[in-house]
Amino acid sequence: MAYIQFPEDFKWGVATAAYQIEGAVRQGGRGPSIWDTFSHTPGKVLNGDNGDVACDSYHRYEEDIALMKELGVNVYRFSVSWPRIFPEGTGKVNKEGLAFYHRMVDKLLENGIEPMCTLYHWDLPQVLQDKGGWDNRETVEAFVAYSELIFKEFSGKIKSWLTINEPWCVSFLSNFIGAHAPGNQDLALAVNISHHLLLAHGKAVARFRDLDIPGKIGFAPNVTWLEPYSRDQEDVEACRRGMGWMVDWFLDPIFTGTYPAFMVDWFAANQAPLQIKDGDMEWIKQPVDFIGINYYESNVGRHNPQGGMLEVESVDMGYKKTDIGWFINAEGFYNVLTFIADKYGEIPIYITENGICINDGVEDGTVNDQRRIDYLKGHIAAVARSLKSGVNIKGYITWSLLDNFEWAEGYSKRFGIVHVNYRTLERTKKESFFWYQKVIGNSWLEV
Ligand SMILES: OC[C@H]1NNC[C@@H](O)[C@@H]1O
Repeated sequence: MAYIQFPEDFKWGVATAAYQIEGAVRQGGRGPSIWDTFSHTPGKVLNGDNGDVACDSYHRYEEDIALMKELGVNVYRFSVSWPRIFPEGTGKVNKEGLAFYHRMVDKLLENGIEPMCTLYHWDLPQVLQDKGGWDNRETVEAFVAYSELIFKEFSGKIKSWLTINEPWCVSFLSNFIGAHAPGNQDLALAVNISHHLLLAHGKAVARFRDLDIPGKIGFAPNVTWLEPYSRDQEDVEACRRGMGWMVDWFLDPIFTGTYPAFMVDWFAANQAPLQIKDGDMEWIKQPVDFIGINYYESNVGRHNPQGGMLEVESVDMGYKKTDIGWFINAEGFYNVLTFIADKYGEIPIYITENGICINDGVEDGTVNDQRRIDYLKGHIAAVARSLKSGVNIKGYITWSLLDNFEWAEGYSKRFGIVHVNYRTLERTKKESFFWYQKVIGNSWLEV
């Protein structure tokens, strides 16, 4: 049996997000978010599911932390619910909300688990959406004020910060494709929102520096790899667009202070011109200490003039699929990690999300999710291979600790290494939990 040994200081973790696990949406002083509105709008979420109860982690966080302790993780990546802190988005602070996160962070620290805080994981206060949401530049300032409050409140307790989770999902998936809250389908709107998200990120990083908060700050783009179906220039360019709006669009501005010209031109040709105000790019290119990379799947792509706005389509090459229909391709993980390192240099990287939807249920007190173990093994091996190729990866955080509310798919799609019975809220450790526990304990991978 061969082993891949990870670096001594390599971090292992699990990730969740507030709206997907907390529940208690009308308790503890929390205000409504766009996901409360969206999930309660008929037809938006499969089976009419919503996050009203979710995994009830607002009340059961100690049980969740006990699972993390048993698992042996060094890091827990969670998100703060903005409307639990500012029920109106700005103005009056909800002290009960702050107290909840203090209780949770203190319990993590007591158990030797490092909190990694995502400030925005999609649950925008509805009051701000009513004023235009991320399309309104005032929301940028509201995010900075919210971030400042959390920085100051948890300074010294939380030392790893992520501003925004998956800005591509917040802009294009939610405002052009329309599958997520608030569900718009307007490319020009989505492009403008993507710019405001980057502006909010940059201004929050600048505030973090000005306040001299101890710790490190980054953000967490979701990435993919699109392999051209042929070497035809049309296929190659189509694949660059398919990655360009998700990877380059959000990383170039932070690392170079400019948007990728090929995408600026493509959006402009689709009546979605980028509108930048003087000084914006200076704010956006604030240096970050690390980037979080969220990776799930990659595809083989080819040009198709009828392939949507980007004129690209995915080609089914017969790769195995997950239970949410995504292709399994660990090679793509290696390819996109080395692409990012080649293009953006030595910036430290945490894998802040990687996991698989496998819907196996509980049988005889366990869940035999061997397909999840196979996926995690292949993708953690790709991380090891990337490390050997010089990619500066500092840690691996799997999505997710718990089965949880999977956005428009509701509770039908399970990503957890711990099964959740949504009727009883009982947690059941899956076989993958014990497999991951062993990887963490040894910090090596049997291959
Ligand atoms: O689809 C699985 C995950 N992807 N990244 C963002 C998370 O909130 C999702 O649950």
